[in-house]
Amino acid sequence: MESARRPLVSQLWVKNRRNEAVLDPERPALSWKELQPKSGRVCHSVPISEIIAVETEQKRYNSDTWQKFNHHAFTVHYAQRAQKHCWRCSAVTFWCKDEELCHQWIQAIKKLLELQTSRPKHLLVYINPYGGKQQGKQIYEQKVAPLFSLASITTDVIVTERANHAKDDLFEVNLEKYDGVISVGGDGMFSEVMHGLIGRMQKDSSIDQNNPSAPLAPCNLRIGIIPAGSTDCICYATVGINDPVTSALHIIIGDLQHMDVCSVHHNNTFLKYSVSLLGYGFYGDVLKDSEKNRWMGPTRYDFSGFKTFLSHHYYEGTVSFQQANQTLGSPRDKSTCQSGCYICKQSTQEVEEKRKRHHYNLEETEDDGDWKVIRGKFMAINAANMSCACPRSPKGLSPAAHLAAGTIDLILVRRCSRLNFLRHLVRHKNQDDQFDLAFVEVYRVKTFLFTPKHSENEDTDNKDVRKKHFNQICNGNHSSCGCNHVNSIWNCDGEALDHAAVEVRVHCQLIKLFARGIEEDSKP
Ligand SMILES: CCCCCCCCCCCCC/C=C/[C@@H](O)[C@H](COP(=O)(O)O)NC(=O)CCCCC
Ligand SMILES: Nc1ncnc2c1ncn2[C@@H]1O[C@H](COP(=O)(O)OP(=O)(O)O)[C@@H](O)[C@H]1O
Ligand SMILES: [Ca+2]
Repeated sequence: MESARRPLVSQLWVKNRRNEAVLDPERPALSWKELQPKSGRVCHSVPISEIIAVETEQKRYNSDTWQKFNHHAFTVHYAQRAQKHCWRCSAVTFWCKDEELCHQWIQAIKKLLELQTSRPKHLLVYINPYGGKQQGKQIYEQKVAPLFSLASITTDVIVTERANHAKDDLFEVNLEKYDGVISVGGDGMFSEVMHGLIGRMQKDSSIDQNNPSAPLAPCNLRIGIIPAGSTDCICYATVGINDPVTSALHIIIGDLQHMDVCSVHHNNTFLKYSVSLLGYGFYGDVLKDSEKNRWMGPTRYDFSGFKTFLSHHYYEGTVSFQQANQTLGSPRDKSTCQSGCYICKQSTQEVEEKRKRHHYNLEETEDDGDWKVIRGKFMAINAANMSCACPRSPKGLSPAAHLAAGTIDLILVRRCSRLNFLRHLVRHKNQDDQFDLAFVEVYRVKTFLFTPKHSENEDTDNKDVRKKHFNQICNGNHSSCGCNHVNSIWNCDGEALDHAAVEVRVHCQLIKLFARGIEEDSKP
């Protein structure tokens, strides 16, 4: 027992250079350094938690050297930080003449890997072959499957044949045999997997999803995202990059990131869950237009974004919300949510206590605060459940939003000139503060309601009549035009909602991801 805790120290060869290799179960890490370095002494160190696999090096090289000296070797594959947030699978091969020593090293590393209990062994994978640039299947087969197999992870892979295939399947499948579910696709595919898992969990716990105030049962299975979509915001905002290999490595090493989920209801009827952006006005209109141009792939958003910007519509309605407690930070904070975020950690404790109280039918002690009501004309109403960082906007719609604090950042962009709206949009791309504008307000909330000024029936009833009598050119106030722009639609993680009047509520840490949040500085 005692010897298992002692470091294993040996002289091993790495690329013709003699090294001292140390496997220290206490740290726990594998490190090696050259014994007679040509230039400065470099010590390499890999935490055991980031080792992907160890393999006996077969005598595949059949080289003279190998034959002559009868060398034995093993290779350690590990996750290495490449550029910012980007991880790669690196390998180092250690050589020695003693077969027994080589075997001892392999066994010692394998033993330490077995102690990494958060790693998945068996995964259920859904691939959307239709999202993004329609490369989901190739991305999975070429970049991800070989890494899973190297890490001895077994998989059941389903290539979806229609929209909602993954969601429906998750209601039927035996989930007990899996350690996680992987979504290969964009935010829409993730949303399907999430709806399947959350819906299944509520069904198994007899919780009615139509009740907006029902405390939802959390999902224990982690979800992994292999980005192969058009925006990939959920992946980008939880990992720091939309790179399939980086995501695969986070899955293999068994990372964990809790995440809040918003429920969206209309008249006590459940519509959808949202984890990234719930956007009415600008982002709703972009979505509506972009769906017509799916053949363009991800570029459809730029095309529709430009068209929507030119059309410059505003929408009237009332937003009511309850602000979150100040201990949960502010959307104007300069600091952002990062790996190990203390605000999210504080919420982990609170949510556990809340679930316990609910389990024992104890009374709720939470003070929900006053409702604030804002009536107005809006270019956009955006509810960001996370920063919504993505390649189009690397800091996101709400840079200081948290992944797991149980809050949503509600951004109200009031009617303004085209130039001002452009100033606001451009600030999503540069370092300037997109909220520091007179027509933009931002609140950190737990729940909100939106009621459009015009009844939803008005849109559908009058559309055909108006189209018949007036031409298509719209001057922006819609009183006489034939365009159907009295109300916008909600963009819910890239999917359209059927109703404009909604009740939105955040459910703290309802799901878990194979991710770790944004690392402060992950450059080597
Ligand atoms: C003149 C410069 C203007 C630049 C404006 C850029 C603003 C970009 C903000 C992007 C926010 C994205 C929020 C993410 C939403 C996604 O969940 C959703 C679906 O993703 P996917 O299924 O992977 O396609 N994506 C969108 O709704 C796209 C919005 C793009 C708007 C231009
Ligand atoms: N096999 C399929 N055929 C058509 N649509 C699908 C299929 N599988 C999933 N979908 C749907 O495709 C839509 C877009 O997927 P998504 O992964 O978000 O790609 P993108 O990022 O390009 O929008 C989602 O609404 C999802 O439900
Ligand atoms: Ca989508």
